[in-house]
Amino acid sequence: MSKSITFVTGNAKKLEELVAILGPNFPRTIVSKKVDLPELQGEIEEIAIKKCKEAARQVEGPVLIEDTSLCFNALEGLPGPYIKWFLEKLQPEGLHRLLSGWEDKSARAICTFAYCESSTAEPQIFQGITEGDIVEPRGPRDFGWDPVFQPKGYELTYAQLPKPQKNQISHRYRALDLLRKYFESQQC
Ligand SMILES: O=P(O)(O)OP(=O)(O)OP(=O)(O)OC[C@H]1O[C@@H](n2cnc3c(O)ncnc32)[C@H](O)[C@@H]1O
Ligand SMILES: [Mg+2]
Repeated sequence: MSKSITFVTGNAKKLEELVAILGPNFPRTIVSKKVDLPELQGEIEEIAIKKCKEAARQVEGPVLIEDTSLCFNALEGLPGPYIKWFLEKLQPEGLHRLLSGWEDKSARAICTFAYCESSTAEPQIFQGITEGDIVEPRGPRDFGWDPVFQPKGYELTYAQLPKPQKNQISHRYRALDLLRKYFESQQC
């Protein structure tokens, strides 16, 4: 049996995508733990590192956390890591409206995983970015800001794309691809 890794998240949709993206051949067993970790303010990597250290303090063993940002280029990267609170207050419509005064509707979805072998180890970071545009909401509303994010080169929003297709191009997929390569290289 491989040593398991605890993915600490309060977000069931993140877990669902991680399981679908990593598939059955990932070299380590992933178990999940639902904890709402405190997220201190700061730059994206800094938030992930602090979140991971707190997770490692709470869980005795290897931990994985993830933090997602949605950065509007016209707004110099805001809301960025604070997207959760913007979405909660403004809803997808309001996110689109935020950019009404700007011609530039482009945005970057950034997924940052941090992994810590133990509470004394330094977290390792795996980051994935997908470029897109913020559009009027279209599609199902079962996951966050998916209805307003249209990846570059596509006519459909993340919410409208079939799940397997989102999972082939998403910020989360790109980050997990780096994580997978890291663990595969650790095996030999
Ligand atoms: O417990 P954690 O893992 O922190 O889960 P969370 O829901 O608090 O997530 P974040 O702190 O990373 O905040 C990111 C926000 O963006 C949303 N989100 C994350 N990934 C997304 C994706 O792929 N598509 C749409 N919305 C997403 C998520 O629902 C939050 O509202
Ligand atoms: Mg969170």
